Amino acid sequence: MSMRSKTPTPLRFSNGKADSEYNWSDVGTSEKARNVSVLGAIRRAAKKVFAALFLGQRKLKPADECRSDAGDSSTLDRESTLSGWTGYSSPSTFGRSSGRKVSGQYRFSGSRFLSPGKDSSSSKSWHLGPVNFSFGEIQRATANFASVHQIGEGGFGTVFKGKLDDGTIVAIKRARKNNYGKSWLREFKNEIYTLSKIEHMNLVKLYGFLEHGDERVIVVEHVGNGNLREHLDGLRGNRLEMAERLGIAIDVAHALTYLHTYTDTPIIHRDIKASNILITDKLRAKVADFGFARLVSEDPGATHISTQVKGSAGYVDPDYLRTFQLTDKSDVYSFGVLLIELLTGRRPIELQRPRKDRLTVKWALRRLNEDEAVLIMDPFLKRNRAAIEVAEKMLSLASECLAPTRATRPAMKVIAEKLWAIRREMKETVVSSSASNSSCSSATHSFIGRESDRYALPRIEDNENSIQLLSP
Ligand SMILES: Nc1ncnc2c1ncn2[C@@H]1O[C@H](COP(=O)(O)OP(=O)(O)OP(=O)(O)O)[C@@H](O)[C@H]1O
Repeated sequence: MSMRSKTPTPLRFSNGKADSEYNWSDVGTSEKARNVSVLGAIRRAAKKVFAALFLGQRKLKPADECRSDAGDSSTLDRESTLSGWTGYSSPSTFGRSSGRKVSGQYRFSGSRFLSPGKDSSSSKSWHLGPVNFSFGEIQRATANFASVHQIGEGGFGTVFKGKLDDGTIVAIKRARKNNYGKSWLREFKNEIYTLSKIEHMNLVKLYGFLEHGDERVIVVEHVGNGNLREHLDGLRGNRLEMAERLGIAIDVAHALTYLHTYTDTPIIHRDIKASNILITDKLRAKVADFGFARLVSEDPGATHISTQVKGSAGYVDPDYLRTFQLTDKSDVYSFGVLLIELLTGRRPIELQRPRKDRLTVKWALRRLNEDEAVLIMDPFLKRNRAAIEVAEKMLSLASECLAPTRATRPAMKVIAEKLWAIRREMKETVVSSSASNSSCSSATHSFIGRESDRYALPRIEDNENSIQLLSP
């Protein structure tokens, strides 16, 4: 079982050279006007990020802690949580058979999160999910939270892999104990509440949670092939091919479209980032970590909700940072950052790089404006015609998502459709390329002959036939 790495792995070319040994700054420097406001916003965001980092905080905090955060404290505090769970469940949210015992039924009343009260045991433990498991079972499943079972660590606490008594493999998120402030508890219950309302193949499923003494534990579907950041860092076997990256982008776009459009009440994720994209064995993506998710106001006239700024360094919408107004377009911005991360393999902020290249979005959009999208491709990606075309289109789509003002960003549904189109066109390119290649002695030779030399970057293998198609 591999632990999540907190340290960036330096990129290496096939000649063994580290990424930093190449001079990335030799490729164009002019900036176009359109980027100026993006960059300004990113700079402002980065300042906050750096401030947060230097203060030792993992999450961004708002400048104004006193801003209205209506809804949280009134709906998710302990008192109301304990006040009103009753026996009813919505089949659309719970109880889809996973082979687990269903302990009881629950309901949500409006935006209130209701509790079942204490269970019959003498301890204070109680659970609120569709699945019946005791704290003892969780302890058994993790050998009492032994480090050998640990699979990750985040702002919430430590994540363990465990096998419940009936054989179900689950991920168990154990809350950090010194986090038990009021706002933390709110966040904990926020995650549960949000997760329990949704069900989609590209979203991590909630199995349940429990409180036991000073322990708070969330039990969710285990997704077995690490997170996207680990794949981009090469910690999970072969590097992802372009078609696989595109497939992951489509999966995430589907998950966000579902959250924004098809749930009873639209949900904004608020923390879209590579480490929250979990990968299955078949390289499909599932979006996790709804710790910061907020339900959008049920007021049909409302265009945004005012809220404390939350999110992760480098992914946060500058419009949201500026206005504290949260809309689904804040997720669209983060998704744009994620698209660039998929294409480049770089983290959104890379402090070890030359100053002008540290903000990956800024660096990549500069290349787009210079019509040099190919130069931002992850060195581990093959440079064939299909892959380069995908990179150009995905980068252009990312720039739409990263528009400085939210009104001009496309909706996730539109983004998903554009990604499908990119995949369709990629398949057509692969088919036509392999047809034309069949008369050539070598795919590599044919590729170099057709494309300009700039596409044949040093020591990166090009093989037109190597791209793999994902099934739709
Ligand atoms: N359901 C799961 N299945 C498998 N691994 C998981 C699961 N949930 C989390 N992990 C692993 O644990 C890591 C930490 O997850 P967690 O959601 O606690 O934090 P994070 O999202 O990475 O960071 P933060 O909480 O600070 O935003 C993830 O990056 C992932 O590698």
